[in-house]
This record gives sequence, C-alpha cells and structure tokens, in this order.
Amino acid sequence: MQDVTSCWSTGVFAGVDLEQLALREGTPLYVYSAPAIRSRMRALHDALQGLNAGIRYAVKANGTLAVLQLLAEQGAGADIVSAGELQRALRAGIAACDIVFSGVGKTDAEIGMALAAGVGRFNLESRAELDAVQRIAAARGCMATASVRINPDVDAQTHAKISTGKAENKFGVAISEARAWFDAHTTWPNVQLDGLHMHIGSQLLSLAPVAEAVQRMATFWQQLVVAGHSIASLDVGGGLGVRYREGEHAPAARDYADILRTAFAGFDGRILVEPGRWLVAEAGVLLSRVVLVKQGEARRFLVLDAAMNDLLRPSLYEAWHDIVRIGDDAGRESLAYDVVGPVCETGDTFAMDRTLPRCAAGELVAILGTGAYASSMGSTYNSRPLPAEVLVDGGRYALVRRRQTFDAMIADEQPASVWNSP
Ligand SMILES: Cc1ncc(COP(=O)(O)O)c(C=O)c1O
Ligand SMILES: N[C@@H](CCCC[NH3+])C(=O)O
Repeated sequence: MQDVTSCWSTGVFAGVDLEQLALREGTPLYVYSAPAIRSRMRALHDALQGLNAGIRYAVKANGTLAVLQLLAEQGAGADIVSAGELQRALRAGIAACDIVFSGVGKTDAEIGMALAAGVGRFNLESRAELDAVQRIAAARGCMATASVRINPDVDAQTHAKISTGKAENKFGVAISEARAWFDAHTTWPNVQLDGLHMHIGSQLLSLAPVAEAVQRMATFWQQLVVAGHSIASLDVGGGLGVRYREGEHAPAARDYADILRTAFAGFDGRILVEPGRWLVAEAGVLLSRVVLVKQGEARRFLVLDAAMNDLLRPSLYEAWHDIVRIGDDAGRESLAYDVVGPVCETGDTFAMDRTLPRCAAGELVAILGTGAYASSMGSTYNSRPLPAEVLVDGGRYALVRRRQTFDAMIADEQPASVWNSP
C-alpha cells in the first residue's frame, strides 16, 4: 500500500501500535491513516494544477464524518447520491455550493432537500428527472443548476458490476438525447442546464477508456458551444483505480490530468472530478482477530471475527484484498488458508487458498486496502453490530465511530403491538 507508513511485522501503522489499538478498541476495527488521505489529496491537487478544477469526493466510498472532514479541510467538495449523503456532507462542513448530486433515482423528497440546502449542481440522468427538478424548483420559486450525465457508451474495462458507461447500463443518457435537452432548454425555465457529466465506472486500471470517454464529452461540448449553448461545467466523474494486489498498476493522477488538459483545452468553465476510491482505499485497513483455525476435511480455514457484513467486496465482486498477519513472522512456516468470517454463508470468504504465516487463535490480521467501499457497504447481517472506526495521525488515534451497541442495532424496532390503517 502506497503512502502508508506501516510495518506489519512490528505492527505499527501510521505511528500507532495495532495490537495496543485492537486491545483498546476491540475488533473488527477499521483504521484509517490521516497522512495517507492527505497525501492523496495533495497529489491529486498537484496533478490538476493549472486546470480550473474542483475535487468532488464521492461520499459513497467512505462517508465517515471524520474522513469527510479531513478531505474537506484539504479542499474537497462532495459528490452525493442520496439525502443521507447530503446530510453527511453538510455535517462535515462541506459548503452546499461545492456539492454535486448524482444518481439515477433521486426522489422528489431528495430533490426538494437538495434545493433547500442549495447544492451546487444536479447531475441529471433522465428526462423524467429533469422534469421533476423543474417541477420542484418552480414550486419552490428557485433555479436549479444542472449538468446532463451523458452515457458515452465506452467499455471501462472493469468488473461488470461497477461498469457504468455502456449504453446498456442504467446510467446517463445518450449524447443525442442530451443534445435535444439543450436545444429545448426553455422547456425547463427553472433549470439552468449548463454542464456535462459522466462516470464510466470504478476501479479503472487503464486510462484508455477514460481518454476515449473524455474525448466524446469534449467533442459534444464543442458542438454545444458552436450551437450557441454556454457550458460552465465539465464533470468527468470518478473511477481512478488503485493497486489491490501485486502486479496491478494503478493509473497516475498526472496522466489522468493530462487527458483532461488535452481534451478540454480552451474550456473556460470549471472542470470537476469525483474520485472516491483513489483518495481513501489504500489509507484504510480492517483489523481482525483470528477466532480459531479449523482444519476441514478438504481445506484449512482461518476464521476471523470480521465477516462479509463488515467487508462485502470479496463476496460481492470476488475482490482481492491483501491480508497480513500482524507481528514478527520470523521462523513461521507458510500455510494456505481459506480466510473466512463467522457468517452463515459460504460466500463469507475473504480469500481462498491464501498463503500466510501459520496463524493461531487470538492473533491479529489486517485486511488491506479497505479505506473505500468497505465500512460504507457494511451491514448488520447476522445481527452483527457495525464495527468501530479510528483515524490515526502522528502516532495518536481518534475514535471516529464507536462500535454500534446491540441496543442501537435494534433501537428502531418495536413489537407489533400497535396496528394502524394505511
Ligand atoms: C457518479 C459517480 N461519481 C463518482 C464515483 C466514484 O467512483 P470511484 O470511487 O471509483 O472514484 C462513483 C462510483 O463509482 C459514481 O457513481
Ligand atoms: N462498491 C464498488 C464500487 C462501486 C462504485 C460506485 N459507483 C466497490 O466496492 O468496488
């Protein structure tokens, strides 16, 4: 993992002793390195130098308030996809004008909340949504600023479940439809339609599809300008991938920025980028204790106290995450384990046939690259409370999310004692 000062054999991560941390706060435990997040923000900021660009961090990657606050302090705005993410972004101190609202199914209530808060821009994904924003903005007597999310029909060369820029995906509209919206823009007097948006997918390890999609957006922008439309914002979404395993090569922020520089030369508005994973994934680890080692008839299982409810990516996408044993491995033999959680599904597997130093019950392991799409995709499946999260910085740590209590987990439920008519 880049940017993270760590040494798994000494168990020190960003200056903090992981064994002590686990004893203090319990496991499973998410641990995020503040310096690693700052360093990614700085690197992206530096790469975008000279472009009139704004970073709109994709809150879905990791919406923990302390993480959002850290990113906001470094100058990030937010890309949100729900009223809940709006609340988080505002609570973290992100100015409403620096928030863009994406997503294919914004409800009337969410559109109303976003207008009331004054979000900077809606990224519109369908004609029905454009009509809804017009109707709700007119009723409130306000103007909404909006971009059209175009679907460039480009294969992002990533996992099918997180590819979003092909014509058959639910996201965005064809460039021809977007053109029709611009040409008929007076139909929506309460919507200032002056931007283009796209997002072709996540965990992109090749920049070639990005370059192709950006070029399609650039060509469309130029056509709109020739037709007399004024374009204030070009938003290329997120998607920059990270290196989860040896042999993978993550794209460089500078190469990404160069693509934008070339394609959007002469553009005098704002360029927006919406990275999520790239900023936070490698800054996080999931600490977990070995509950027991089980020698099955066919395989050897390392059963952890973390499970698919805490980290879903391996179960959902068969995603690879490096797993390391915390402590000195000198003299330990290597063994192959299926690393699993205690949840009642065979899919509750973090890794198959993974070679690790011999592990014993009570020892600590870390699942790496879990700063993004990990805690944010967590659930309480099997009635397992959400784990705690800490932010480490300068040899100290802050508990930024308490482990959910059993009471909190069931607090909103009640017996069926009062029966109402709908
Ligand atoms: C509209 C939009 N923007 C930004 C992102 C962030 O993506 P990533 O975390 O891959 O940078 C996503 C998620 O893929 C998204 O749907
Ligand atoms: N949840 C996905 C990424 C989806 C990005 C959201 N559009 C992951 O864990 O990799």
